[in-house]
Amino acid sequence: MRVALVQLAYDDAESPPDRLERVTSLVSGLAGHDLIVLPELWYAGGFSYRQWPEYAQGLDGPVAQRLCELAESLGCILHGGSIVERGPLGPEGKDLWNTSLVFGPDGQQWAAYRKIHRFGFATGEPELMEAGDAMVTVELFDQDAGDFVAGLSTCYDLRFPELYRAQLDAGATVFLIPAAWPAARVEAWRTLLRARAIEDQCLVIACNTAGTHARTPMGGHSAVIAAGGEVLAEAGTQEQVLSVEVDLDEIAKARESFPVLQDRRL
Ligand SMILES: NC(=O)CCC(=O)C(=O)O
Repeated sequence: MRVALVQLAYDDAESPPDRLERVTSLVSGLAGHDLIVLPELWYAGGFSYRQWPEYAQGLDGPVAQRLCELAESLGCILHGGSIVERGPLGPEGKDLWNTSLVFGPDGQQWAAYRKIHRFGFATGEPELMEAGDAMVTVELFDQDAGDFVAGLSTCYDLRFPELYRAQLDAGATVFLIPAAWPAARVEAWRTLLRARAIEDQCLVIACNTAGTHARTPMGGHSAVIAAGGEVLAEAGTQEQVLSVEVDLDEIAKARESFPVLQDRRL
């Protein structure tokens, strides 16, 4: 399976509509990939809290529609990163959610995941958004390996290993993780990606953001990590498309050759 991680760099000078056009042209140039992954909140801006309400939209809004069209025209699975979703009112009385979207080559939305762990402590996501309450896995297809299950999570979720253990128990062999993770803590990002791969013996495909927006330098270092913890590919700190061939059969081989998951005591 050929995977592309689109590690976007953006700053405050680029408007979200302009960014949508730029992403459209970047993704359109990635024909031949089976799975393309975008970062968290790339349209509204990961840390651009003040403009979230203005650029929030529904699951059938302009960003989602564009991503649908791209997935269909490229005939690929497109993980569109996440959007600021204007959705139903949640238990805290807010209607914004940080929602990751996956589209299939048929041009349909295959999965939506509302970020469970909100980042920002008293500000940012907890102040403006609701927290998702449902773990999401999605069945995907690879022409060589056949069907496989991917677990969806977003950025700060990475710090909560119990979510990934639950995805593993739901059959996941791959973790798809879009992020807007700052440079200040990028070593935690790199370490936790490897930890999640090693402890759950899953392939980790993680796409971060680059550039500086809202006075926050982003960390880059998008990566693909094998189920044994080997770093198969890692981006630098600038805008970059990381294109990687992955063999999903290696996941089962890693689990067979080092069957640590069989020693769990529940
Ligand atoms: N967008 C985020 O979730 C940022 C997470 C982060 O900065 C951290 O966990 O550290």
